[in-house]
Amino acid sequence: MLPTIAVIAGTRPEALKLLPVIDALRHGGVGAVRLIASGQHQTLFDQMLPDIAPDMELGLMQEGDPPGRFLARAAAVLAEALGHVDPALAIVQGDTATAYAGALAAFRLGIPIAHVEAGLRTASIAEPFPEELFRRAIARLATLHFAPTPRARDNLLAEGVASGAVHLTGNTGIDRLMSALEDPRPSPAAEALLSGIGDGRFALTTVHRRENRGKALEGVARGISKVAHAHALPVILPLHPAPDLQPLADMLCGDPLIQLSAPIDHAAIVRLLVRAALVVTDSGGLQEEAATLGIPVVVLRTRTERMEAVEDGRAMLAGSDPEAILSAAGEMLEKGRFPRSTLFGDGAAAPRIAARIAEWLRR
Ligand SMILES: CC(=O)N[C@H]1[C@@H](OP(=O)(O)OP(=O)(O)OC[C@H]2O[C@@H](n3ccc(=O)[nH]c3=O)[C@H](O)[C@@H]2O)O[C@H](CO)[C@@H](O)[C@@H]1O
Repeated sequence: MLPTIAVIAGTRPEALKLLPVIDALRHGGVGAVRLIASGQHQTLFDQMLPDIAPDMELGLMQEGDPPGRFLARAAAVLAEALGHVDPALAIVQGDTATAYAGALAAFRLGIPIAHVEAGLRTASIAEPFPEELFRRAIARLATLHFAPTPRARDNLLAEGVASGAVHLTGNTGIDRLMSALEDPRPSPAAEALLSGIGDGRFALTTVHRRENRGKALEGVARGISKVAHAHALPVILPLHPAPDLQPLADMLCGDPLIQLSAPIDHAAIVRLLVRAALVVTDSGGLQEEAATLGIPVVVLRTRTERMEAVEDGRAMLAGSDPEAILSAAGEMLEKGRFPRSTLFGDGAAAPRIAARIAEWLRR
């Protein structure tokens, strides 16, 4: 009888980055995988997993939830769900409320935790809030730590995590990127967005982070518009459905150089990425994907846990100030394309994680 392994996820990036792990565990016969979906970002989550259905859909996010309410609800309900599944191991990814609530619930039940994308840090526990707090807290609770980069591994060792518990694997998001690059199927969503561009240059932009909402959003919108008009550079911007990001669409919808779209599937994003002259984003995953493909990146943040790309010169921090965004974009467009990199992984992270988990289960 195979041991049961619970995988807990709730957002688009978790779905995207955990699918390769689920596939590797299932194909390797490592365990009976049970996917527990929290419902943190239901629509975006479903868009990332068209081919697999969660074993449990908890639907925990409720309209108008004040900050922190989801976390409290998720920690309690995930404990019940895990009690029901009774796994030998619980896997969480990254730094979301679902990941932290899942780790808390597992820890309370004495279920060992594996943390995928462990060790990402900024120098400040308040930035990004609450993700930095979540990933530091998960590191205190986890038994297996899968670090995507040497810097992430070193962060964990510096925090006193036992070296035997830290495994350098690469980021599973790059596994997903590599398989998307090899997928020959056409992407109607990408074709539609590219039809207005022809074979000209464009910038791919996404904005979703908490620190860019409210007052900062106006600076981000003005910065994006300045970049488009200063460089006659069309911008493709797949929107994030969060209601407090709607002002971004309101501010940019009349701009002839800016194409707004609903969130698009990952295959479409990758088709656009490989063609883009520039990426302007506050997304962690897009920083990793663009850096892997050698696309210059302007990061709409003042701190990033993906400093490997910044130190390599292929990404620049600009925050939400319009002039800083404009000048960073000018510098990065000047640099042009970089050679591809394996800064964030080589595309084989998930098999490494599955092998380590298999070993640990046999211990
Ligand atoms: C703190 C931070 O900076 N962000 C965190 C956030 O992810 P992150 O910031 O990456 O969240 P996003 O919503 O940007 O998801 C990124 C992924 O979604 C894809 N995409 C994006 C737009 C779109 O329309 N369609 C689409 O498929 C991108 O290709 C990328 O792979 O949660 C992740 C999971 O814990 C963490 O790894 C990140 O650290």
